[in-house]
Amino acid sequence: MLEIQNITVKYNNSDKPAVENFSLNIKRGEICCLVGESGSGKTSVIRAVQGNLPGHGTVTQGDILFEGQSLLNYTVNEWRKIRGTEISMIFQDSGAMMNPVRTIGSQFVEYIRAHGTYTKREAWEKGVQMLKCVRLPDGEHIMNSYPFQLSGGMKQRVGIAFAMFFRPKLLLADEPTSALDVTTQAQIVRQMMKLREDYGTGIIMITHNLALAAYMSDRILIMKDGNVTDSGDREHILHNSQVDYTKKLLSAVPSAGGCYYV
Ligand SMILES: Nc1ncnc2c1ncn2[C@@H]1O[C@H](COP(=O)(O)OP(=O)(O)OP(=O)(O)O)[C@@H](O)[C@H]1O
Repeated sequence: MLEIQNITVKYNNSDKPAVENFSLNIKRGEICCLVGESGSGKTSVIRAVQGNLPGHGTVTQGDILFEGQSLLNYTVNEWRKIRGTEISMIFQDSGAMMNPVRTIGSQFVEYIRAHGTYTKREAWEKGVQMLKCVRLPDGEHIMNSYPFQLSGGMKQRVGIAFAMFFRPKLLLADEPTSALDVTTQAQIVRQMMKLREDYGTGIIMITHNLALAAYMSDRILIMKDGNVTDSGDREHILHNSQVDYTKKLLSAVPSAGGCYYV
């Protein structure tokens, strides 16, 4: 579904790439986590996929294919068609992306109608249903609330409801749970895994938390200074890796009796 082919990302024509020779294939229903310290290039990778590199960031080498088509050649109109529907994004702080002076319902209805042919009433009802799917059972109440009336965890679940509404083929998530308490974090992670099971969505998630990555991923890529230093499945990363940096990241994860805890 997604093929990132040997891309290099640079900002402001700097000699030093932010990401160098990065490759990754994602199939339907596959979850891959990017893990690494701050500045290692994780966000640049998913922003490149999303066609949304900040500042003067460009992909200077390689290609990114989605369903066989190069995303690097997409026009603004082509992006408008697939962004939010086929490729969606969950941000670290979904609340910050919401309009503070409009109710969740008015924003959700507008979002749904911008991409689909629904009446206002249908969009409202579908929005309420989607909120139920992300464990916000009192959907009517949430729809009538302003963002400031909801907790961080609730806003994040609303953000996930937006991102999953059109059952995207690909979901890009940039530290979606890092601002949340551990209980809410666990709920949201389980929710994302269930959505993958229900809709076959492929997910690329950025996290600093290697144990979390191991818990939910089919594959983990560890990044440092713009390069992939290690990659593999949970078993490889947790138990078999010989890479010093992976071992260092693992040493920061609480463990007992050989088991690692999220
Ligand atoms: N808008 C920008 N202009 C110039 N350089 C940038 C820009 N955004 C990122 N960079 C540089 O690209 C490199 C990779 O940054 P990136 O944000 O992709 O890393 P990251 O691993 O996602 O970090 P974090 O975990 O802090 O978000 C860093 O050296 C950073 O300074």
